[in-house]
Amino acid sequence: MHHPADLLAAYLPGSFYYSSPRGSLLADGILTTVQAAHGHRAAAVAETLDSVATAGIERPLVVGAIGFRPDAQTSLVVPAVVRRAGKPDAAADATRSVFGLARWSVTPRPEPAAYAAQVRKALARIDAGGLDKVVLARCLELSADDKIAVPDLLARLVRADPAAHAFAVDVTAPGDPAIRTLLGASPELLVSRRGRQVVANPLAGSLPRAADDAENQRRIAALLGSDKDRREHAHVVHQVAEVLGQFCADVQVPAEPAVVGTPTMWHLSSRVVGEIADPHDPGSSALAMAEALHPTPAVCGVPTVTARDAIAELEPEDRGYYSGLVGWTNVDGDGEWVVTIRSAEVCEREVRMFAGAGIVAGSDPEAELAETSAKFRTLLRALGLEELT
Ligand SMILES: C=C(O[C@@H]1C=C(C(=O)O)C=C[C@H]1O)C(=O)O
Repeated sequence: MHHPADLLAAYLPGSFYYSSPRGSLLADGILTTVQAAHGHRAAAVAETLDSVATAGIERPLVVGAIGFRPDAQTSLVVPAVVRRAGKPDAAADATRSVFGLARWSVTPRPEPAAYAAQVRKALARIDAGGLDKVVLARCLELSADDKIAVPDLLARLVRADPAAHAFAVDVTAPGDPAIRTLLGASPELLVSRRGRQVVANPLAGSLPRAADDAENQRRIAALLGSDKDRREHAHVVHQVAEVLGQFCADVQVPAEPAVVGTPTMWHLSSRVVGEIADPHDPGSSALAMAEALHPTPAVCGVPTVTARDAIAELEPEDRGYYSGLVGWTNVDGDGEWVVTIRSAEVCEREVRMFAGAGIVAGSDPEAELAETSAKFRTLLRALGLEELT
């Protein structure tokens, strides 16, 4: 076992880093890459892990990320070397920051006013019937005058919120001029599996965190009492419980949502737990459940296909890996996958980040715009650019 701060310090672009309250993991080198189409990935991963284990590799696992759309890019590999450590602690590593030296240009896509207009269009569709919820995202493209120090950015994300699921994944695609890294600090557990024990923790229904305690108490109460946010949340919990019911003998959903906080946001949260019916069935691996759950209405909508079509039409930018999934799965089918939010893709001097908000009947376009701005703060703060929001 290594020290969590040492794993973080050893991270270099090209590696895979993942940390959560369950522990941290640094994976280097590639034994093999898994390529498979949507719907076949979990089976291909299980097959690859079996053959790698048969070849004598101990405790093999697959790490990586899958994009939002069914035809999106994936990055799934069996790494050559895996180092593990406990959960990261907040103060252990003092990291230098070089971001203050870089100057930036920022391009919002679309412009904030155009995003609010898209929310109004989405509301008109919801009003017309056939669509109950859709999550609309917007994008910030940032360009620095110097290369971005990805290890520093990752360290700042981890330090800012050790309770988050922090990640850095090599997602270099043909045509990229250099290594492209997906990194972020997601608050949302899509699904984890350990033996029979399955946990999902959908979030939906949000308010920005404020500076003072009294205002935060007011916001927590407002979220819990908001009919609009409760409906937004219920859509996700309902679908997550239904999908897990296909894998689990017993699924338990809390009667009431709780509120969880990140350094930038408050979210309605439900911890859904289940017992896997047959842990030896390769069709019940953590990745199989993650693929069946994705995309939940936390990032897409209800009904799923109608919402996905609305997103393709209303959002000007392709989401890439944003609102997909990132994590790991091992040869026993255990693993942990989180929703790729509060994330960015970084390549040399360029950063591309997305943030979205769930739209249901009763949503206010200006409030949804403000919510996306607040969600950008996770990455902007880590870049030293908080004043942009
Ligand atoms: C879509 C994002 O977040 C998701 C949407 C939420 C909402 O609409 O309230 C809350 C948490 C996430 O499930 C994002 O951060 O970009």
